[in-house]
Amino acid sequence: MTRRYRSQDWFDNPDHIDMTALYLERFMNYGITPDELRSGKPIIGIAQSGSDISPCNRIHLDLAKRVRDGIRDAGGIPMEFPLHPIFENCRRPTAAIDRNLAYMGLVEILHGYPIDAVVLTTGCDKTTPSQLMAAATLDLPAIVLSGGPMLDGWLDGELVGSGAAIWKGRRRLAAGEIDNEKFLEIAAASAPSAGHCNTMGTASTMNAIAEALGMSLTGCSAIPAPYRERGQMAYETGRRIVALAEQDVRPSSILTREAFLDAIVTNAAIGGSTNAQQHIMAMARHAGVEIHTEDWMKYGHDVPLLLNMQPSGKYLGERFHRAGGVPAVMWELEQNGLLRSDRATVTGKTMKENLVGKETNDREMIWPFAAPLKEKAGFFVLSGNLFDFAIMKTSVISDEFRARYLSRPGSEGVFEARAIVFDGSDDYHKRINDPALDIDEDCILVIRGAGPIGWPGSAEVVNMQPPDALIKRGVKNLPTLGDGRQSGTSDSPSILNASPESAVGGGLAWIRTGDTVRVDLNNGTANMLVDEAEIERRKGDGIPAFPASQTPWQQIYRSTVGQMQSGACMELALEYRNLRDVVPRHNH
Ligand SMILES: CC[C@@](C)(O)[C@@H](O)C(=O)O
Repeated sequence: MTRRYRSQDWFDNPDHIDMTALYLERFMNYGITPDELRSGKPIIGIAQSGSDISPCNRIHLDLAKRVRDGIRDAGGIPMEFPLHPIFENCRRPTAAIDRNLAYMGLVEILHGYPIDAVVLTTGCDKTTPSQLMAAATLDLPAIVLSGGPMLDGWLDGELVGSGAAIWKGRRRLAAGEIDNEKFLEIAAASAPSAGHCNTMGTASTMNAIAEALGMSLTGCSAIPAPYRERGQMAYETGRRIVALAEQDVRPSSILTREAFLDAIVTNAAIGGSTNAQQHIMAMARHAGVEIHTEDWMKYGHDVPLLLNMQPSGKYLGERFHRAGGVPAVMWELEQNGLLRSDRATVTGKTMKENLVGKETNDREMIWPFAAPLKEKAGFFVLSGNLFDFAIMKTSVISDEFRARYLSRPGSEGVFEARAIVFDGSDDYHKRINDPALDIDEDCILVIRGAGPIGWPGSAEVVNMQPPDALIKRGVKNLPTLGDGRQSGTSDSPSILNASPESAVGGGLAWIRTGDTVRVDLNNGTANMLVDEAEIERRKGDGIPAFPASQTPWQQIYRSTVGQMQSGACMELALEYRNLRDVVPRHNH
């Protein structure tokens, strides 16, 4: 099918030959000919997320070559361009602040340059939602190419998974079981190759979600970065995007409410990251789809855990891929009627068709729906006088934690704990081992000033480790609560993403150390047992202090961001939709 592409407004515009000359000439300096650009073929952007400071996505520098081959072979013209880097482990004060920046940058590129369709190169956590949010804003044909996880990490005959090994190593360090050198050795062993986290952390979660939404080719997300299939997937993705451009398959035909509900279901079945909550919300809102707070309980909570992958289970990414990856998990859900799979995907087939024959042959890795690893493994949504909304990842609640806090005879699903309140993580690190706090098993660690505005950006700090003395006594986890996030690789059953955050006067601003917090999973509530009059009195103390902005973007981010409950979006950006139809003015 031959159609007129938006890039032809630049390169083949008889009404503006003066401008066409200007647009064409500089592409020649790296060897593209005017004939190519004026051939009527689609210009396919490759949004390059890899760089030396985005090591999780660095594989895309190589994969892009195969994407280009695919695009050329299918009759398109590739144009690769860089994205704002995002590197979760290393970016201070938090990579979260860059999701909306990378989003905004990609929107500007896709809107302002002659690009007809785009390959989104995803990997590290926020590199996936930021690009899908932008594709939704443009509604330009788009396809996701995941970079893939690292190979499995091994040390001393045991699997060591990204992130999970760090949190466990920290606890062993605190207990005096290992020294600093061993800790670093564990960290190195967990990262044996190119790729993103080999656990079901936020990176693997978000790539799985992109696939569940129908935005990548079938089986794309779980292929480890160094495997040959990864390069082959890059080639096929390049070929496929040309067809999507030719047929004008827009993200809006794929990113429907049904697709997002399937993403919520799939996220529960894989034991996905709590960060998925805000990213799914953000992608849905940019796609103009309504996902409600209640949808997480209604569609997600009852879904069983099927995937035996860290941090909810035992294994890592290579085995997940060999077991069939995301399609094998979705097959199980499909067979049991949990999906709305009669919906379009980038393959050109429905999700239902994509899943045909995808049953796993590894039942140790992907458990049957009828006999799952855990029942009711989706996020639990809570509210009360501490916040309107927060979630708890039930798939990581250990038997030990359940027995201590949630299965007390006579008060099943309910616990009360004495709050120890920290204002940000510096305060936590400074005081957690202070004997004067007298922290014991009956305490809940509370952190505030860690949300989108307070931090700024919302940091992965809620999975606070108990004091060293408690860890030495064998207490691995205390209940924790906060207006920040936590690593998708953490096994902490925290109450997190609390909205509204303390910095905007949410209930967490008024809690004090020593207050009793009551969590009731039967009713979905979390409250401080402090009477209204006392809360009113405390409001006179003002909102707890949080750090000033250190850069211009931090200030802009703070003035535009919403709360995590609604995806921590740049709110004003939601007014802009279908930008690919809004052709920008000429520039000279
Ligand atoms: C340190 C980076 C991680 C592992 O926390 C993050 O990527 C996640 O999985 O949430």
